[in-house]
Amino acid sequence: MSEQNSRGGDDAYEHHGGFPVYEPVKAGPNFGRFVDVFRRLQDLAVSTHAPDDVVDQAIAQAEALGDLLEPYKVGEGKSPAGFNVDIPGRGSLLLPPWTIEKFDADGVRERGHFRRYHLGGNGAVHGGTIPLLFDDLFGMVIHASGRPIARTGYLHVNYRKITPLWDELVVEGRVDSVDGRKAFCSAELRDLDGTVLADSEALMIELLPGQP
Ligand SMILES: CCCCCCCC(=O)SCCNC(=O)CCNC(=O)[C@H](O)C(C)(C)COP(=O)(O)OP(=O)(O)OC[C@H]1O[C@@H](n2cnc3c(N)ncnc32)[C@H](O)[C@@H]1OP(=O)(O)O
Repeated sequence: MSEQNSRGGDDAYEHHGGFPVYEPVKAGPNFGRFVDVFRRLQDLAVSTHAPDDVVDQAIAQAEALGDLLEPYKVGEGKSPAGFNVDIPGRGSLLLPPWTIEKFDADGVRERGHFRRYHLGGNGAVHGGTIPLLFDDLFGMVIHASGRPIARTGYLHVNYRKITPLWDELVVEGRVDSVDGRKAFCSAELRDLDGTVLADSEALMIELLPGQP
């Protein structure tokens, strides 16, 4: 429950802009495997060239699976997807399968890989996937720094080298400076030799009460 602060405002409300206060939804014991199975299917959907009858069977089975799951649809903030830090990508299929290994006020570090689903061209990761990784990281950097909820005002990415699929990689970011509602952040994506593959700068703007 939120508290009135000394200015007569509402702390939880002010901390969350116009966001509801979500309770993290804990995943059941098999949810990580559930996400893995769908990641495999995403990879296969973009890397197979099956005969028409096999495609027809796949459609029928996928539709049956959709019918099985459809009755359990829930609204935003009610699914374990995206909330479970012990599952790569926090259990969200939108996010690449990366795992948080440092989360504190001076920064956030994650380790993981990109898969066939994330292919751009000629063996390299799709250029749109890398800003996704950085943008999500900066959201966590803000949480870890203890600042109120913020949205990305801008996100600049420098692509320094080709980012490979499947190789284990590390991304690390932090708040560099703060000016009122504005937090200026930076991050680097590196391979295990320490080579910078991409780096990024972002402006994270604290939401005002009621801002979505
Ligand atoms: C759990 C969910 C949250 C996790 C977030 C994860 C990250 C995300 O992906 S968020 C999604 C992508 N981002 C968005 O959709 C944001 C869309 N934009 C907005 O909603 C608004 O622009 C918002 C709320 C960020 C700021 O709007 P508003 O409150 O009107 O701010 P505004 O007064 O224009 O700007 C505030 C300050 O930032 C500066 N600023 C704003 N945008 C920029 C920009 N692109 N470049 C440079 N400066 C900027 C302004 O100049 C101003 O500076 P100053 O205070 O010094 O005058």
